[in-house]
Amino acid sequence: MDGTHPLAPLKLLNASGDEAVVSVHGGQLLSWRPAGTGELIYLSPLSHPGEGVAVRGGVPICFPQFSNRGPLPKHGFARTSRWMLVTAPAPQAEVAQARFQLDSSMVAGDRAYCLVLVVRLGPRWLELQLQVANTGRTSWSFTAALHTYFQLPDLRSASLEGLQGLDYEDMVRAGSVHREPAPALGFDGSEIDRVYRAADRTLVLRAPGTPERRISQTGFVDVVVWNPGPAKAATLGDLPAQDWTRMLCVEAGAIAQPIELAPGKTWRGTQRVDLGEPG
Ligand SMILES: O=P(O)(O)OC[C@H]1O[C@@H](O)[C@H](O)[C@@H](O)[C@@H]1O
Repeated sequence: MDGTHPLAPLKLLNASGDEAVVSVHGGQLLSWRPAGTGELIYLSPLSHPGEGVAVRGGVPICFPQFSNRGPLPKHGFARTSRWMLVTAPAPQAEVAQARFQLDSSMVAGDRAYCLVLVVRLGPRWLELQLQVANTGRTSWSFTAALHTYFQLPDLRSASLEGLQGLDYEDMVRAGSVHREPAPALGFDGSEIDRVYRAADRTLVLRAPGTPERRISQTGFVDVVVWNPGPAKAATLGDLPAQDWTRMLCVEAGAIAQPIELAPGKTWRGTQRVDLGEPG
């Protein structure tokens, strides 16, 4: 025992001086601070995670159910479960890496699985990989997402490029499907809650005063764009009223088409963020 509290967040530090913090509560990344930039991940100061209570901010892991698309609690149980650190980062590595695990012996439920989260912190990039293994004797299906909360100086002057031409389910308009006409999304304070399907592109998130973020994914085929806007934010007890202006969720998801997983099989989904020059 080194005296570290078992629930203390783990800090990753790479040779470039970039830092990230991950909590075993939810296996959740809470912070990403590349050297020379400020914090790039939003974490609500009103978030009080605990037994059955999710963190507001960071990168919640939605599994085995995205949102309310099934019988389980919203976004499933992975984000409120206690994960285990299985591989700690080596000191002074160019890419600091840590692995966390959650398996079905740790959580009540009727499917046998082993989840692994691999966090890789490179020079000015961050990659999260979710691995889902079926360790049981029967097939089952799931939906999932890496629900990344990007921190921004002001959402109202931000833009998100790369979604033009894709079909999306608009959850603000009863799930109706539309085709995205805009080369870049802008944000005016209206609630936005969309599942873009088959989004096999690199997206670019830009905002003055912060480096451009190039967001890519593999395994995950859908992208969720979510911001509550002021009216919905006022109903969320764990988000300061004004903080809808400081965040945008761009989530890598496997949602529209649930993943069917046979016994012994493993699925992998990755979200990666590369930084460009300051905006
Ligand atoms: O408040 P929660 O459970 O963390 O969910 C936040 C949002 O998560 C998004 O992924 C969903 O598309 C939204 O519908 C939802 O409101």
